[in-house]
Amino acid sequence: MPTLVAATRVLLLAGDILPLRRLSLVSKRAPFCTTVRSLSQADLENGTLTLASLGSKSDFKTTNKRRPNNLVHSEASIELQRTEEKVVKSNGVKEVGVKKPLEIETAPFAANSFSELGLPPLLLERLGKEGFTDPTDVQSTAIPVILKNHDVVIQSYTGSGKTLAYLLPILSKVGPLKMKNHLNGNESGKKTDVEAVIVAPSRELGMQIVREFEKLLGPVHKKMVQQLVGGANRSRQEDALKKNKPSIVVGTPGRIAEISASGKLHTHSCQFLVLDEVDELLSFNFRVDMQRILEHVGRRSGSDPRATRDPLTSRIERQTIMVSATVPFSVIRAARSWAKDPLLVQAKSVTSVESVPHSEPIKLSGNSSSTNSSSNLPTESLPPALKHYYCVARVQHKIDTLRRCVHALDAKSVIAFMNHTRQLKDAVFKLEARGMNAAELHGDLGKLGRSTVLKKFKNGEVRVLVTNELSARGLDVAECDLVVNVELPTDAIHYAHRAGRTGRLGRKGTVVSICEEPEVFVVKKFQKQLGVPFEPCEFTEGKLIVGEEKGKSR
Ligand SMILES: Nc1ncnc2c1ncn2[C@@H]1O[C@H](COP(=O)(O)OP(=O)(O)OP(=O)(O)O)[C@@H](O)[C@H]1O
Repeated sequence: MPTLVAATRVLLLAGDILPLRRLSLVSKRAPFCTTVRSLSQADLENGTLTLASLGSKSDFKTTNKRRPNNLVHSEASIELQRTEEKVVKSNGVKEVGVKKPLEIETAPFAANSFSELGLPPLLLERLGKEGFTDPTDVQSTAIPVILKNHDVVIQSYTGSGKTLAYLLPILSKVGPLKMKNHLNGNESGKKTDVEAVIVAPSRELGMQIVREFEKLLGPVHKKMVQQLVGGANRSRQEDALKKNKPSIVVGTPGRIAEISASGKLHTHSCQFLVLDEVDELLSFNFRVDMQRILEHVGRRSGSDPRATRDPLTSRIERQTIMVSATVPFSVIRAARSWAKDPLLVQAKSVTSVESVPHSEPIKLSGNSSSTNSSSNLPTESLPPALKHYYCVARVQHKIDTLRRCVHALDAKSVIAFMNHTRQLKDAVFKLEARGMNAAELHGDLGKLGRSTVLKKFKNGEVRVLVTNELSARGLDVAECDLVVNVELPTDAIHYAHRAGRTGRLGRKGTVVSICEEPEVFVVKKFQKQLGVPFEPCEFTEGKLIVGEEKGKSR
């Protein structure tokens, strides 16, 4: 029988889950907008990195305009690029992406609306039509920096809107919605070259990014973007490249590298290279394909054009954008070699990647005691509204615990993670046998099977999606109100990405990790690394019972 300590609370979670609102309403609630205040002094003594310390003229603070007390959130620093805006011709190489100085006086951390961010009118119109009104914090910060041609690493918690943070500046310069006066690489380069390459580690994430592009491009122009994901028909993709001559391609590393090697994807004039979930793209599995992509997409900003492998090819200087909720030091190292003077963009701060100390990863924690010395900001990988619980159960009782957990929390849309594909079918069978609508999602299902299951989950036909690490990154299902780790993830980074499937864009969400007694120390380790409390809990008589000490079940 369950044993829980005193100070036990009984929570009827049904009423505790925020009713889902329309996105526009949610965005009104979220602390998205900030104002700029000039500061005169560097604050090196306190370990704060300032513009002065970077050899620049001033620094600034960001404040939340909508907060009544104008509470100062954070201090941000920007390394200024003093190169001038111009189109340079040298050795037959045309450069369109020359960095402009970042004018901090007008840096729109204060953006109340997308129109303040310097986006072109046609794009603003499309944003309005799709119901996007207020930019999120990370969008307010990243968009102007990217528009000024800086290479960036964008780090912000899951579900905070990082996709639009890079997609909007790209659409400002590429395709039919772009700024009128923007000179494209292709206008002087080869007509068949694509102008933006977006790389994502999974097919699902790739397709999701394509849908975001298509939404903004609208039905008339949606052929401007082409998916090049693995698992889909390659010759059809190649035909579409030939016929539609898309400006933007989004795909997985293997398929992009494959088509590029076959000579059917021309990327030498590419202006933008985006690496979404960059820390995952650094993994060993993608090494060879990523190498090809990095060598063939545009020219690394700042590199010697004569040093490219094919000196006869005109190469455009590319802008490199790296994105993830989790930025271990390996990403910082990669940014330093793949990008030119990259800036680390977080929700309310911009700092130089060069200033991130060696061996110090961007912390996962939102805990004030673990501030990040590189930016003086606690950085967060997890949405702030998430609640984290853990529950002890024997391995043979885990699926039953999952079922009781879903009932106790009255969760409507649940993602349950397990580590091995072969266990998923059995879990689904057990849940269905007890009358709970469930489906499995994993890589072995094939393209059609995967998209059918996802569609059913998104439209509510499936209540519990039982899946593996495949779904941990990027999957955006707004309605998901509960994530359950039926088996623990391998580390805190994997925990953060799994947990981030719920509580997206300011919504409430709950994460429950079901572990065996000897695994409790792992949960404690995650708690420490992530800087968020994990409360022990049990599910009894259809209720969530929360304790303050480790509980046992069954
Ligand atoms: N400004 C906005 N207003 C309303 N909705 C938005 C806004 N920006 C993004 N969204 C929506 O919020 C959801 C989450 O955005 P997105 O998937 O880009 O988050 P993310 O930070 O990339 O998350 P993850 O790290 O998990 O990939 C998406 O459905 C997106 O369409």
